[in-house]
Amino acid sequence: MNSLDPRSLIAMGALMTVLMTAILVLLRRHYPPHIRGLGDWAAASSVWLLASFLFGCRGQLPASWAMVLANSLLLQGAIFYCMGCRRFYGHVRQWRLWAAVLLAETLAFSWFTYARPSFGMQLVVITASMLGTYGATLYFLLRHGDRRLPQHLVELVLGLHMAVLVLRLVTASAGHSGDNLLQPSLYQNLYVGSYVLTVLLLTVGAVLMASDRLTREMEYLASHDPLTQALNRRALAQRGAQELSRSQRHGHALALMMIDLDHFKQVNDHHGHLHGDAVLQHFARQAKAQLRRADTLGRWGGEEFMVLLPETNQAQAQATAARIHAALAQGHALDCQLSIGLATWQAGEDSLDAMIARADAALYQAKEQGRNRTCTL
Ligand SMILES: Nc1nc2c(ncn2[C@@H]2O[C@H](COP(=O)(O)OP(=O)(O)OP(=O)(O)O)[C@@H](O)[C@H]2O)c(=O)[nH]1
Repeated sequence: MNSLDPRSLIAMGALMTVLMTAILVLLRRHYPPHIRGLGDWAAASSVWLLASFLFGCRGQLPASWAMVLANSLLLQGAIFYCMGCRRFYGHVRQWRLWAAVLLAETLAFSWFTYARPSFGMQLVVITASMLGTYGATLYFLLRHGDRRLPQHLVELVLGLHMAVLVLRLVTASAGHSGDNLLQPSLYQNLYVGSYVLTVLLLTVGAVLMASDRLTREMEYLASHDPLTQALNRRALAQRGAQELSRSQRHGHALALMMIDLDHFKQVNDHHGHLHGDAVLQHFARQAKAQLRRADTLGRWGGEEFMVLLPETNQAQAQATAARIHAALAQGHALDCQLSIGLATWQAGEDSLDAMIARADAALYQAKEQGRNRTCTL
């Protein structure tokens, strides 16, 4: 570790950062604009790239201003990264706060470069600023981030790098800071190596976070009805098959409802198609509110919906159906009457298609008996 040249580590990191910056810029161009934060993350990695270049050029450029600028850019990158995370989760960037942090760091670093030159104090200034910025990012992600793998990766990388920064502060105060950043030593190499890996993994984490969000959105669009946000028919059939096989495996009860809005054609004819759409949305909201988390509401087609009620017997399903009827009879302008056909799983050879056929037949009975009721088969 001692024999590693910090300049080579920085050059290696810079090369990887170029690639990651290009990927982030491409994602920004091609991802839907509502996936925010990509611009800030791309800015973070471009600024880190520039900082790496300046660090690597030490000796070729006037040392003092190159170091002041390089360290400011390093902090600016961390600030952009934090802003990217905030934007990604729909929060404001907090420009003023971060501009003040950057200004304070630049002034303090310049002071220990020009007025009272001290490499140890420069190191304390930049390390404490980075620690604060990464700490704020980690705190934000822990409070507002999704509990998903890409976020956990970013949190882990931030946490580990913060540990290295604390170690750096401790070793600096114990007088192990050396004379400059490029002087090979165990502590310097540990810090530089950690910096290179952190920059790379944070950008990888940002790419993963954005693509995970896009994948989830695509999955949602492919499985949900855009009007009512209920599951669509394909996803409903899949969920039904899963629930049925769970019932077959464990012998759990399973109930299935077919719900059809009564005289819906008249709603459209009298009030217009848009009003009809609003009635469908209102129905889906009200019906969902009567269900448990484990239950599933889906749009089977047109004004017909299906509800899957795992671990629910006939009496419990009838009580749920009664609640749905009641929720849509409150006198709201979009309320409607419904007919519900109910079927429960019969242990043995019962299949989803057979249950749907029974629920359909029960629904037909409900319509025949005058609508606005639940029938069971
Ligand atoms: N507004 C709106 N109407 C829809 C939608 N999907 C289907 N419909 C309408 O739903 C109506 C269904 O009419 P019918 O099948 O005759 O059923 P109904 O009038 O509810 O009569 P019953 O079921 O016998 O009580 C049709 O007029 C469809 O155009 C939709 O997404 N939005």
